[in-house]
Amino acid sequence: MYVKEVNLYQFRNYEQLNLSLHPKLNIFYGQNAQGKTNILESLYLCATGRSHRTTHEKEAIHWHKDEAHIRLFLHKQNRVEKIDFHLDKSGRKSAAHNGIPIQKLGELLGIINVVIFSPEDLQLIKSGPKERRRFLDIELCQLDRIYYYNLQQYHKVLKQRNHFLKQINKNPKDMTDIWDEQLVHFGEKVIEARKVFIEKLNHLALLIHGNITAQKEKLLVEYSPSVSSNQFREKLKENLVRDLQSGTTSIGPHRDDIVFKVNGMDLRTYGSQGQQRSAALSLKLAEIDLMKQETGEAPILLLDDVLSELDENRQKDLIAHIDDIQTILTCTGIEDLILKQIHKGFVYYVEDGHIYPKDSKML
Ligand SMILES: Nc1ncnc2c1ncn2[C@@H]1O[C@H](COP(=O)(O)OP(=O)(O)OP(=O)(O)O)[C@@H](O)[C@H]1O
Repeated sequence: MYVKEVNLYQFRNYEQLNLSLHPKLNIFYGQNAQGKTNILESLYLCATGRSHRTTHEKEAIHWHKDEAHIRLFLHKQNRVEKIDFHLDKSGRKSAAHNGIPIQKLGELLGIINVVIFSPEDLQLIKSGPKERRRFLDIELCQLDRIYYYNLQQYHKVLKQRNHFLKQINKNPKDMTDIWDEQLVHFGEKVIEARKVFIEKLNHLALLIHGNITAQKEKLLVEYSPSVSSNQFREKLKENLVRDLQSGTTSIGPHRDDIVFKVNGMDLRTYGSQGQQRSAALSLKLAEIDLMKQETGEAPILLLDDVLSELDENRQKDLIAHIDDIQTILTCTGIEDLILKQIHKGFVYYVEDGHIYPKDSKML
């Protein structure tokens, strides 16, 4: 699978753009704040229905305009498919697949699979549990629409439960029973899906990490659920008094985490910065492999200014791993390693919302 063409209309700093992409490597380079990440964002939006950088997608409409449009032509299993994504000023998002409107944005998931890798991902191990849950959910939602549905429902019920917990003048017992039943119903499914997913990811990450550390480090990626699925109902009841005092639900998948260990040592507490970054890289590469394994197709890789954050060996590990998948890469300068890859793809120079194809000889 690869994206053949991207058309943008009034999206971020692009008034109008028609761009052809190479099936393998596409490099967008230029100074800061010129519109490189905006290209990645448009692809991410079409894949997931969301932006990777804001929860208010209407911000992506070109200033002073009322709407934005993204159109992608996708080469998938020897067919060309089309995705249209539309944003309007009221915040409404809509999409169509091959010209047929999509009823719920969740139906976009799985048409194109993307893996995004930005400098923040390298901080995944030392950042907070929220970022690690986000990492987990982005991939799982793309792979499994049922998971996406269960997660959405879980968060909806959680919000309602928390709202009622704050209504202390009402009878809490009766109120929470209604929400607890549904919370457990969706929460159990979320926990089970995360457990299976992390087991698979762990298996792949272990192999990759062994290779990039010359077999010196054994990486373990472990699910750390806030509560196990078979104890969820009981623990909710046990914690009710505490939840009423705090006005919030203290346990459940919204408090889950992932633990990383190297040779048995907790990487978050004891790992060096270099070890943490290498583990984050292994995890991302495992994510790509897992997508291939689960869908039978390679995902599209969006690399947002990440090469400059890696040392030369890690850059090589990354480049070697992405040899056969479509990659859209942004960078501020063309480094040696990238120059060597140019024969495999297109290079574009980005300046102030305009894109100029560059011949490698002109660089
Ligand atoms: N809604 C919008 N309308 C018009 N321009 C916008 C809008 N949102 C952002 N921009 C402009 O887009 C540019 C930023 O683009 P982008 O984030 O893609 O930068 P970049 O080239 O990736 O830079 P960096 O290397 O710093 O990450 C800025 O000039 C910003 O003013």
